[in-house]
Amino acid sequence: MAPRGRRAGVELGRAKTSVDVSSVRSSTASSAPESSTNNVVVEGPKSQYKTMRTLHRSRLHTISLAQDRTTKAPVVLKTFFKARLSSSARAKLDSEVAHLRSLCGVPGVVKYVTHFEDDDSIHIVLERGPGTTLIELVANSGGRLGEAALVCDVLIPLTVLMADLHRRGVVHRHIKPEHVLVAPDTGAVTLLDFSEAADRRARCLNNRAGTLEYMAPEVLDKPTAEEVFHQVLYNGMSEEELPQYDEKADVWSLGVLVYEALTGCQPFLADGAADMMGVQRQQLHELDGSGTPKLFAGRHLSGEARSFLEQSLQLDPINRPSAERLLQHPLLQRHWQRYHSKQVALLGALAAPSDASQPASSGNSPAPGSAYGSGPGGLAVPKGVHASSSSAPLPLPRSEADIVQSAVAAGWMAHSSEVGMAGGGASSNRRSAGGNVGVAAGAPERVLAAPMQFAVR
Ligand SMILES: Nc1ncnc2c1ncn2[C@@H]1O[C@H](COP(=O)(O)OP(=O)(O)OP(=O)(O)O)[C@@H](O)[C@H]1O
Repeated sequence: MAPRGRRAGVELGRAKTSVDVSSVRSSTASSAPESSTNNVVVEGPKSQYKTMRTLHRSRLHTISLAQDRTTKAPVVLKTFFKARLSSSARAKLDSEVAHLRSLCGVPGVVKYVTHFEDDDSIHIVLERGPGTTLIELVANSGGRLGEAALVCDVLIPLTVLMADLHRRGVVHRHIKPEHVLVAPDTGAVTLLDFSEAADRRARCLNNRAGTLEYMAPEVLDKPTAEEVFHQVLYNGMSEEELPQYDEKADVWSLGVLVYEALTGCQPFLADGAADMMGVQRQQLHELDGSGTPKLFAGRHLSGEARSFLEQSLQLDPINRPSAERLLQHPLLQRHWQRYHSKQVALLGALAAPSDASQPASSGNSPAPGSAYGSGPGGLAVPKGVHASSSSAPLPLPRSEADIVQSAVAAGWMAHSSEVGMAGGGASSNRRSAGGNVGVAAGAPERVLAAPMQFAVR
């Protein structure tokens, strides 16, 4: 258990975090070699990039803002010092590159440019993502974000992206505010740092990974990667024999992120994994004098926000909804109209003049939980149709048959007859919130109305 004083630290939380996150990171930097910030041109591919500013430095690597000398495009260089990489760190780096490459073009995933190696270092080049990290956005907004801004600018696009990754079998395992870039002006959300990402279809998720404060309970109690290695190598166990977890671990991290952005405080602070498990249980299950779980005591959260947090922070992953399911949560539904309006504006801005016959408000914009995913520029596209092969917005399905077909293809319903059965859930919720929230004729009114299981207290 964390000492009492430490737990009281939950109250202080991140609200006091300095705005300049990079300087905070630098202040904790180790004795890593100074990165080349003096723009010395060296031989080899590295010379293609002009280093501008160091963003982050650790013992193993440096992250710098740079510019492609030919295209002038801003990039981010992740430079790893080979001499300091253990074999497991090297394997992790290779895995990061593999994920970045395979997810290249997936909307919302930081864009991989290239990677190369010289005598001393391995470099990963990424496109510089738009906007600022969520932690900076929160700090620059007075220590917390309003619910509408958080849901529209961060939560909906991030949950859409998470659901997409999970459908592909990818679990990020490192969701936290420092790894989410947000550009409210364009609606873009970019997920960074795939160093802990894992493909469920290719390997067992059986090791502790991520950042303690955002780690789900079922991840906290797992052995470290080194311990797993030891078990397999020396104790002759197979990886499958070890207890595993799944993509619901990301959903927990999302809940922590939402709590932190709305309240300005981190919900769970502890000194180690064992301690953290006790803190999570205590914050969620122990009640204050008025019968409110400690986590919510003194917090001014809407019923929908509290319900979202209660769902995403379920200790048992079996009781935690999937990211796809969370898209139907009333918190997201409630703010759907604003998100939708932004998407319409973006569609309008992107529409070519020849497209004028199809006004952006023609109504086939997706709703949370609908048969759509996120497309180029954060725009919504039918699920199952991914934008990786195209840089232009994809056509949205027009007829209800198209919509139902997309939904069935995306696994939202086994059979189109279920569409009608589901009528009382999300759509009635949206009606009670003030009528049609902007999804016009032909839109997936009934598709998004899968049975709701979210109780808002
Ligand atoms: N492509 C990018 N575009 C813009 N900023 C970026 C990009 N990549 C990284 N950053 C910035 O650098 C910071 C560190 O990046 P990242 O988390 O990928 O590094 P890391 O060394 O793996 O961090 P850690 O291991 O401490 O989580 C981010 O929080 C962000 O501010």
